[in-house]
Amino acid sequence: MTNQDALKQLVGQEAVKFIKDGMIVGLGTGSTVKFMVDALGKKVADQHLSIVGVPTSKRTKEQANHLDIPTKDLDEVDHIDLTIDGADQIDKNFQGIKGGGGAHLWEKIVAINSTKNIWIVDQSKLADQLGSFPLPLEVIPYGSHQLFQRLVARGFNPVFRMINNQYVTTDSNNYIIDLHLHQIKDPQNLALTLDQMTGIVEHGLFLNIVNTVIVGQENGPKVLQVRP
Ligand SMILES: O=C[C@H](O)[C@H](O)[C@H](O)COP(=O)(O)O
Repeated sequence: MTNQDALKQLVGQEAVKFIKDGMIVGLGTGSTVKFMVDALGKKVADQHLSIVGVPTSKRTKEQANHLDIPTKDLDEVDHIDLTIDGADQIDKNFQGIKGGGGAHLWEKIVAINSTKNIWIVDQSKLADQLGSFPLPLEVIPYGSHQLFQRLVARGFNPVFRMINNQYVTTDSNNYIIDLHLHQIKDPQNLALTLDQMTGIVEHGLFLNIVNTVIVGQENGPKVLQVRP
């Protein structure tokens, strides 16, 4: 296991300490969350916990089911106590970029329906300012090349996300366009602009969402309380 993976595993294990018997828990997506779901599967089995997971992607649902963690879809629950998710970049004001794995649409819907949100990251994800990580947009395939040109015209440096010359598609069968912005001086203003562009289903700016960040560091996980 790489050193970075070891840090991800430690934050994943730390995060499941926040999960108590009876909770409905949003399960994020990504390589860090994968370690958390592994730890949760073990906790559920060892402590005979009665919890329900609400997965934010098909791959997380598959992993949870494989580990015998009961899951429900978002519309089958009446609340979510806590969601634990990863992040691609977090700035000094605890605003985040998500969607490096293309899951930010479902993740954001689950996050805004959760009483509390915890992000688990290794220390490489912390930055003064957002933007060195490309900002993902989930876009409707229909007319996406026209949208792309509008993004070019705004100087947003868009790139369709492709693998082996094929468009990457999300769990909702949409495309991803990554904006190579390098720096985002005003995340709120950019979010408003993107919210208003027809064809963008959701962008990866997660603003004023996280309550607690758990950072994996060499000397152990650090828990940062951001907002109540
Ligand atoms: O779309 C993916 C999600 O937003 C992930 O939470 C994010 O990309 C972080 O993933 P990882 O833990 O693999 O760096």
